[in-house]
Amino acid sequence: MSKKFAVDLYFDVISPYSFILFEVSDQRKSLVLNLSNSQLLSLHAYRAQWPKMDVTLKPVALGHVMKAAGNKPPALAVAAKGPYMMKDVQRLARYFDLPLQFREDFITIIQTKSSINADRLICAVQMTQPEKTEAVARAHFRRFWCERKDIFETADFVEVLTSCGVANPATLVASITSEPVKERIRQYTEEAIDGGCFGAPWTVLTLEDGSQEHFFGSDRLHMIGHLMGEKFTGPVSCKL
Ligand SMILES: N[C@@H](CCC(=O)N[C@@H](CS)C(=O)NCC(=O)O)C(=O)O
Repeated sequence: MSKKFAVDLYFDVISPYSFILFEVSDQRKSLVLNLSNSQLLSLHAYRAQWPKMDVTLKPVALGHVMKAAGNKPPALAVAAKGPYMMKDVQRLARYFDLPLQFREDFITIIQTKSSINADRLICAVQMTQPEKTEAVARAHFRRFWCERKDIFETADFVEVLTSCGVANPATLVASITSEPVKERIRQYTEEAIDGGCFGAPWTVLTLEDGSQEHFFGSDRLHMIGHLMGEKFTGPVSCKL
């Protein structure tokens, strides 16, 4: 069957809701939990359930997106949003059976560190070993959001790439400051901003007639399915 619906998923690995959308789409707990990084499963279970959907991963620099949109990370903009977001993300993770553990130092991290090199590394992999893109994105998300480990330094990146069986990890890590790689993330980030993006995850669905629908958040999969003539059936089991 030919793919009919292009779905561009703009995300930043520092965004917990991006992690949820990235994985939610794979509701099969056993696959999510037991998947080895070298295995490629389709981006999401919904990619298997909705075979006409063609997903492209597009890492962006969320800080640049927010700046361009005049936005701020919710927890920094409104004090009450921090604790709410922490509870909300953990509740969603339980609902979708994701082994997410919110880092207590998350606010400090977003104030002092940048995930742009991790996002650039995913771009570098996409440009050279595209079949590894999903595994490397997943490994970054899991390292930060499940294992509470950092994703900021060369040593972190080498570990991630090695765990995914990526060839030439040192060369790839060195390439993240190269112009072509920087240009790729710039292009994705500008594309998202031009489409009205102000946060992450941001999903752009291109319909059969070429028109586009834009979605903010991890909580719009039911609408994305609806517009493709498909049904979102939620997680297999709900633990709430
Ligand atoms: N309701 C959305 C919230 C998503 C969200 O808060 N994303 C953060 C990044 S992790 C963001 O970019 N927020 C911008 C905003 O709320 O304006 C969901 O469930 O996914």
